[in-house]
Amino acid sequence: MAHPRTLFEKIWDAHVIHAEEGKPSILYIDLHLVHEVTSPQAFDGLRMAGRKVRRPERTFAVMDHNVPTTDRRLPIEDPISKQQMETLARNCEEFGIRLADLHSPDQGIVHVIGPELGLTHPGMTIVCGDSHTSTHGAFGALAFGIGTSEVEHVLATQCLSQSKPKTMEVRVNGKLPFGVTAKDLILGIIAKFGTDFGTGYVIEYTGEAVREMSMEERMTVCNMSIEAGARAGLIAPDETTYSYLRGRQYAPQGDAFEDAVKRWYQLRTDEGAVYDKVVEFDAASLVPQVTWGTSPGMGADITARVPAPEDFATLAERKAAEAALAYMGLTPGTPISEIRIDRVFIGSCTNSRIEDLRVAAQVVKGKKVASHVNAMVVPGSYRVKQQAEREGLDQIFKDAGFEWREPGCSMCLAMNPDVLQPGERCASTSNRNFEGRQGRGGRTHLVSPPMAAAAAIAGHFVDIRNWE
Ligand SMILES: CC(C)[C@H](C(=O)O)[C@@H](O)C(=O)O
Ligand code: SF4
Repeated sequence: MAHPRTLFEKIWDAHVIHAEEGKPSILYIDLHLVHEVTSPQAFDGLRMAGRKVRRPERTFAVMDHNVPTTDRRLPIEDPISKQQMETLARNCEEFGIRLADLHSPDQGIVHVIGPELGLTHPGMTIVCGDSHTSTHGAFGALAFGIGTSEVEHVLATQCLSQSKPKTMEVRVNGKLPFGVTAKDLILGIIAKFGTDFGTGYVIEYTGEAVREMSMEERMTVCNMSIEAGARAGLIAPDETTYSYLRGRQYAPQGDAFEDAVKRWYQLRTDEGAVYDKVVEFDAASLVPQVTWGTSPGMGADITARVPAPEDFATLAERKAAEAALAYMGLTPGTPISEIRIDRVFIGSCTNSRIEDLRVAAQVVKGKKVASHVNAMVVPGSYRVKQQAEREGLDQIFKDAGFEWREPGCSMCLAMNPDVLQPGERCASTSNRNFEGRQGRGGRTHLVSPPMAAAAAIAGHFVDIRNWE
């Protein structure tokens, strides 16, 4: 019997082309996703060296970060955004790469469209010049972000030099209670273990709560693995994965799909395989989460109060809390549920898929956004947007006073005109709450879609478990 291996080791072993003791290995890359922000210099490099893209058919590009979310028939006002998009279009044309541009029905946030189009398969190695590439790990793919020089390397060779990460199992015991989502789970895990507990590791999420999750929920969890410092997040594929992929545009079709499922079935950690580290988390006692600070690890239960610097054990933590509280304009001891908000953003590659929009719409249905709040929904892709419109979700949001926008990264990182004003406080379904992330001086609280929706209506955070 072969020696038992983890899911990660199986994917890694299957992709190593060359390995030498004490040196990084050379990995074969199955899928390279490209967007407008991290690719221009990579293409310039290729051009200067007179090289071609090695496997254009394994490369897929999309515009997402800079795209406007308003009427796309209008000219693009922001000159930098305009240039980024034109450059990507030119590069894709020149190098023969498929591109979902501003007007393509495939357009959307790179980590939303990859799975949606069936480009993402179990067992693949997937890279993109983007840290949230970890999202695709939800399918049991080894997926991670790379820098622009690596983007050039992968374009040129379809290979990448990588040091082998360590493995960690995050075992989630019990079921998620009513009102507690996959977003709360990953925020809770990061609040408990910290933003660097995953450093140097690939995390595999296991346990009852994970097995019960839909693909979209699994993507939310894997998406934020990077916020835990991990190289990647993984979830072993199962029936949920296969039924999500069956029939998707770029998934294998017909008999080829059933053959693929037989291979994918092997993609699980063997009995007796050993992880370098194992941590456990109790899903059953989890409460909806709200971040209060300027790192995704500065999170609290909705039932809690804003902490004081003295509540923290180390001097470094106390200093970080003090700075975060000052930036966030929060007073220790304030109940989280009394924090008033100005803006609501439902979107980003963490939480902008159809299930996210459905739960949010259910919360706002027949209600009105608080008069002092400006709220917007930015679907993760055109397909999500169309599906939502078929279901009438757009009308529910608009009737409640939400803006209903075109797909893209939008206010997740404010590289387009969707920006917080200094001092504005936002309930956001995105993944990063760093200083200035959503606009200079803007204050971001990370929450789940139903929590963001409820905050829009109430004008402050509320415990979704008591929502009627
Ligand atoms: C612009 C891009 C390089 C960046 C990333 O790598 O994650 C962005 O997507 C983000 O979320 O901060
Ligand atoms: S939605 Fe946000 S986190 Fe995701 S790729 Fe875009 S900017 Fe990065």
